[in-house]
Amino acid sequence: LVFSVEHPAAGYRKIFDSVEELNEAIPAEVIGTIPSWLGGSVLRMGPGLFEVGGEPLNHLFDGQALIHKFDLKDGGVTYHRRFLRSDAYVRAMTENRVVITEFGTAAFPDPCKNVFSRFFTYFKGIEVTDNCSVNIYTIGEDFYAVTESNYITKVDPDSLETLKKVDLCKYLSVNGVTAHPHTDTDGTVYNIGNCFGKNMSLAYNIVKIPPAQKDKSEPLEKSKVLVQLPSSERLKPSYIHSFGMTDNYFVFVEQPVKINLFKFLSAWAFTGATYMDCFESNYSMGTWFHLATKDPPDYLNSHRFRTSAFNIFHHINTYEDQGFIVVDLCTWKGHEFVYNYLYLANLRQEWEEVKKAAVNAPQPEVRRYVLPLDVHRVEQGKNLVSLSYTTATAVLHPDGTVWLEPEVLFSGPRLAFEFPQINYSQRSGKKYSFAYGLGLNHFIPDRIVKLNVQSKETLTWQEDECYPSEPMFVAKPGATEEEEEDEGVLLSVVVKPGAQRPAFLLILDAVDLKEIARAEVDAIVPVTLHGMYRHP
Ligand SMILES: CCC[C@@H](CCO)COc1cccc([C@H](O)CCN)c1
Ligand SMILES: [Fe+2]
Repeated sequence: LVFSVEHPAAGYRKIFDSVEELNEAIPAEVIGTIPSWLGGSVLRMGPGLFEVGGEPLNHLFDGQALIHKFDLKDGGVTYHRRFLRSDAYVRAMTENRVVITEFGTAAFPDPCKNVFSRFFTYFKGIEVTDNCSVNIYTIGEDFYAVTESNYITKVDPDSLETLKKVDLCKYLSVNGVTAHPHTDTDGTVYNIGNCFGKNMSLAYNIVKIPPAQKDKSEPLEKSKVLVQLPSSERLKPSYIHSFGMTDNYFVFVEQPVKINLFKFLSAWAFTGATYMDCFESNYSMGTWFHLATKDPPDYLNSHRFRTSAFNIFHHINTYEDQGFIVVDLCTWKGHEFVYNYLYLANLRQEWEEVKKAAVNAPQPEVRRYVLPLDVHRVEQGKNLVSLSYTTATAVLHPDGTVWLEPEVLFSGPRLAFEFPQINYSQRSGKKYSFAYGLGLNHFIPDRIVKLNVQSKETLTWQEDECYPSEPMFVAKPGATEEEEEDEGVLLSVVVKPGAQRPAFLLILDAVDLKEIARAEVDAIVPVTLHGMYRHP
């Protein structure tokens, strides 16, 4: 039984309002007791400026990147935030207008230029955005704020200063990489990105960036493309947001939301084009699962897995078990691009309108798919999945494809379990029990959910007029046994617009989702997308 709360006061609108950065960290009021072992920093990225020079930025992913940091030390908490000094931000501030085209907002040519130079601006192609507002993660010992383009931005994790804009095209043949890399215990970073530049080799490249080097050299210098996966439709690669990785395999779920390269690679000749204008749905392919081995890196082109159409942004976890690969996903059923529902005008509506707008959107569902590794010499028409604990099926068809049906792990009407997190350091790529998610209620974040992926039991944290962020799991030191998987805390940045201190860092016990403490700040914190916990 899943119930949802109502938001008639529409307090959620405050998380989509511009804020100012801080000149130095401000103290938080701690209520409750911060666990003594919890010392370190919460680093999160999100949009923080939603209009420039009176022009609105239209989409959730257009706001100018703001880096947030909560420092936890000796039971006390401070909060700091600075705007990323991306080219997009600096030039917007300098020219007091949107200079760089963002995901859903087109920049217009410099009004001071003459008609000819403006005309040729279109044929130079747009300048790809470096508005790294989506996530922050480490490569070697360096911290990078990222979006999904080829630009990543090195930042100082203490002062939140912007250090250096890095173009991945210098090191890798990719047009961009996801904001959701996988990191091995040794610090090796794996990621996946579209490659549609050179010799039109239209495909998806899985890349590997080695860990910090003993000689302190730049790990990116030693990065390489591990394996290339073919695109189901040569000139229209799918949008990729994340991927799965087990001890020995990569899993790429190719969704029917496609990038129209004719539009994306054209010189954006038509005025006012944005990235959002380059997407289109494929109504015939359904959804494809691709498998590749990790070492040696090899694409398994005979493993042709197919299922019905859905949007996929976040993989929850992926693991191998008795000759099968278990793939847990946050899906949105249907072909239509879910990002169409994430325009700020949409998200800022009155509650009744928000609910109406979400009625026709793809419906969210947490699903488990199981891929049989042995697809040769097997009987057609028979369910190949023999794992005792799941009802997911895989059936070999005469054309050699394997049709997948999922087991539903969580489903609620317009109630998404999204922005999934696990005990990553101990359970990523391995059989696991718990996933933690941000509950979206008609796309509005209004609760934190713990899902037992084996029993399907859920626990929920919710408070009236509170709008939380993605929950981040931090393991309790020393809890390494399998049955201690959820020994630790969940951290979430919660906005409570009506309160005297309108935002707080919430610290929950990850076992029972009971509140341990909260650190309240006298500032509104705009929506954050993803982040990381930096151990001291
Ligand atoms: C046509 C889409 C291009 C792809 C990159 C190509 O590999 C996505 O490009 C952007 C551009 C701007 C902001 C973003 C955001 O990261 C989205 C939401 N996370 C993505
Ligand atoms: Fe994401």
